[in-house]
Amino acid sequence: MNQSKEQRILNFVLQNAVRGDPCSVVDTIDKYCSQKEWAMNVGNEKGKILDKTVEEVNPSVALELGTYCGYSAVRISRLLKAGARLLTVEFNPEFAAIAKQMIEFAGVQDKVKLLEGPSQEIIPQLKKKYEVDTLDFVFLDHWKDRYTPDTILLQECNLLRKGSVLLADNVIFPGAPDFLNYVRKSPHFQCTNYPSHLEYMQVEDAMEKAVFLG
Ligand SMILES: C[C@H](C[C@H]1O[C@@H](n2cnc3c(N)ncnc32)[C@H](O)[C@@H]1O)NC(=O)c1cc(-c2ccc(F)cc2)cc(O)c1O
Ligand SMILES: [Mg+2]
Repeated sequence: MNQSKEQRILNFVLQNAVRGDPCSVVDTIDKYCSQKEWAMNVGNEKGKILDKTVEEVNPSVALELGTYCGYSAVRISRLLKAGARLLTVEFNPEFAAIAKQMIEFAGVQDKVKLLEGPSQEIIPQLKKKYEVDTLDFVFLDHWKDRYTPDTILLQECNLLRKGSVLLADNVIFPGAPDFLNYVRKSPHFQCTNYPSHLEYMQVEDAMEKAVFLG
């Protein structure tokens, strides 16, 4: 059976990146996806916005929705302080299996917990099953029409505290218009837009930061 694109990306990393070096894993995925096959990683341009936000927040507990191959899980976890952790949620089993290997090769498996399943089922389990009190940082990068319902669900589950930071990818392309509308109109969020480009392309995209005000 011929390989999937995600398997080809992982193999390229296993053969060309430095084991235990998260930066080399990130750079190697970007090299493959810019030169050989496009893939929906957040990429290096928006990745720098993600880095800056993670460094600003310096989260103890971070959540990512939409792991895909693990590119942003590796990117985020390389910046986490000792003892901090990233929970990342992926419902496609093939992608989850690839991401698990990517995370282990990068050597960040002690900081990252990959939760396999749909975000709408996992979010309500975070407090009891995964011993989360509140989330300091949330990276939304899953189905774009899940951004709003899951933001509401995070509030309903009391997982946000004053100052919790949400960062959403793709708010321009493929687009998350209802999410932009929701957070920008809500008195509970302070929003900032970061214009950028779609990963590996010259198409306009942007990230939106939404700080929960309590
Ligand atoms: C949605 C995907 C990312 C991953 O999210 C998992 N997922 C989904 N819904 C859930 C859930 N409810 N719970 C858990 N996991 C979940 C999935 O299986 C993918 O692995 N991301 C995108 O589709 C995406 C697409 C584009 C894109 C850009 C130009 C084009 F012409 C076409 C597509 C760019 C991007 O930057 C993306 O991020
Ligand atoms: Mg994305």
